[in-house]
This record gives sequence, structure tokens and C-alpha cells, in this order.
Amino acid sequence: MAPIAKALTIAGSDSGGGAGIQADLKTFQELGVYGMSALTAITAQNTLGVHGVFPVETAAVTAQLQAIGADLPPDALKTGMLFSHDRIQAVAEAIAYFKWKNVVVDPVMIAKSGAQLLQHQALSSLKSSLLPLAEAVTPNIPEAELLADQTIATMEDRKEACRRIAETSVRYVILKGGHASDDGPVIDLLFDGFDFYEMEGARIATRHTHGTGCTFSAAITAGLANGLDMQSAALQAKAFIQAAIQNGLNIGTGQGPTNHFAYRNRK
Ligand SMILES: Nc1ncnc2c1ncn2[C@@H]1O[C@H](COP(=O)(O)OP(=O)(O)O)[C@@H](O)[C@H]1O
Ligand SMILES: Cc1ncc(COP(=O)(O)O)c(N)n1
Repeated sequence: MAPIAKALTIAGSDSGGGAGIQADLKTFQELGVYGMSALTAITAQNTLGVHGVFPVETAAVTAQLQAIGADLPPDALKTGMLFSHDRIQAVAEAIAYFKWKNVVVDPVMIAKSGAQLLQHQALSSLKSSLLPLAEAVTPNIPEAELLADQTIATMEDRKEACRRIAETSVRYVILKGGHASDDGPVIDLLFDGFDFYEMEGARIATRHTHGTGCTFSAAITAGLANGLDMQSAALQAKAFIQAAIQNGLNIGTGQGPTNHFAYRNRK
């Protein structure tokens, strides 16, 4: 039997299970890769919001990454909530030291419920230390506005933001369209430094979109770990998140999680 592909998530814990490490590991499992994790923070969270953020010591982040690097080299990895400059530096150092490839950076900044998951002053370290090591970055529209230092209203603005973000030398920019203000289809834009490729899906009318960005970037990471090229991994991830949102679980009394089982059960 061929050895199973291994994927790593470096992210925060969501006690409610819909986003963060929990969403990532569920997605890895569903897409047939062996999931590993390094925690950067613990959040006390449910569908009503983030009730507490408890960062994990930077030395503990490094120790987790060293333990993984010494024994279980990942075929692909993603980052999620990194919280601070110090933790970003620790992650960047480990990626460079172990020469890890297939790095997907989900530049998590603010939870949909409003909590700050990345300190303001850490934005520049994310751009200067982490993005140059990354194969792909997956901002939503508000994150792309901050990374590109511009506002985004039109599709041309989105493309301009991709071009600006690519200047960090990240290889692919995947700008997600969930936050677009129109009610048309949700278009996620993939930019490879030269061409744009639009990935379109029907906009689902639901408020249960907690953890969609985490799940999407984890699905890309799983695809890369399994040897897919970026475009195929992104298309598979789009199908995965579309099914997960479409078949929402309707749990909790607030903004609920998506259904990580749904892609497996698709017709
Ligand atoms: N209402 C929706 N209907 C269909 N797909 C959606 C919807 N909202 C988000 N998505 C998809 O979920 C993923 C995450 O989108 P987005 O909301 O832009 O990012 P984030 O979760 O990071 O804020 C993207 O692939 C996007 O296309
Ligand atoms: C630990 C953690 N990581 C990421 C998110 C972002 O997810 P969302 O924006 O869907 O709330 C979150 N809420 N919690």
C-alpha cells in the first residue's frame, strides 16, 4: 500500500468545532489525508461568537513544529489563525528550516462574529515573512483589502488586489468571493501571476457559514498533499465547500458550522 499523504494545520482551536483546527482536521480526514496539527491559540467559541482567546506560548508552537518536522514531514500544510508577530515568525522559521513545500496561508484576521484573530501590528510580518514561503494565500475580500492596501468594489478591483498581493512573491493568490455585496454567484478568483481563473458556485442563502474559509483552505491543502496541481486542488476545494454549505447541519443557535460530511455523500 502506498504511504498515506500527510497534511498539517497550524491554527487556532475552535471549541465549537466549526472553524480552526477542528474544521481543518475534519476536512483532511474527509479528503483521505492523514491530519496533523500545531495549535497557536485556544479560543472559547460557539456559534454565537468568540468568548475568549488564549494564545499558546510561542515556544510551544515551535516545539510542536519541531516534533512534527523531526518525524512526520507533511506533504502540504496550511496556516490559519496565527494571532501575533512572534507566532508568525516561529512558523516561518520552521517552514524555512524544514524546507516544507505546498504551504497554503489562510490569512485569518477577523472572525465572522467580529473577534480579532490577528493583531493589527502582525499584518506586515504575515506579508514579509510568511507569504514569500507560501505556494498560495487565500484571503477573503476584507483580508485582501488589507493585504493589498486598497478597497475592493468591482471585479477589476479584485484582480488588482491579486496582482498587488502577488508582489509578496506568493505563487498563487486565491481571492474568495463570499463577502461580495451582490447576490450573484460566488466567484473565487485564482491568480497564478499571469492569468486569472474564475471558480464559480451558486450563492447559497444561509447564515451558517462559520468556518467556510478554514474548510476551503484545508481542502486545498489536502488536495496538494494528495498530489493535485493548484488549479485541481482549488476546484476540488470549491466543490467541497459548496456541498458543505449547501447541506448545513443547523446546530447551535447562532451562525452555525458547515457540513464536513456532505462532499463524501455527494451524488
Ligand atoms: N453563501 C455562500 N454560498 C456559496 N459559497 C459560499 C458562500 N459563502 C462563502 N462561500 C464559499 O466559501 C469559501 C469561503 O468564502 P468567504 O466567505 O469569502 O471567506 P471566509 O470564510 O474566509 O470569510 C469560498 O470558497 C466561497 O466561495
Ligand atoms: C480558531 C478560529 N480560526 C478561524 C476562524 C475564522 O472562521 P470564521 O470567520 O468563519 O468565523 C475562527 N472563527 N476561529
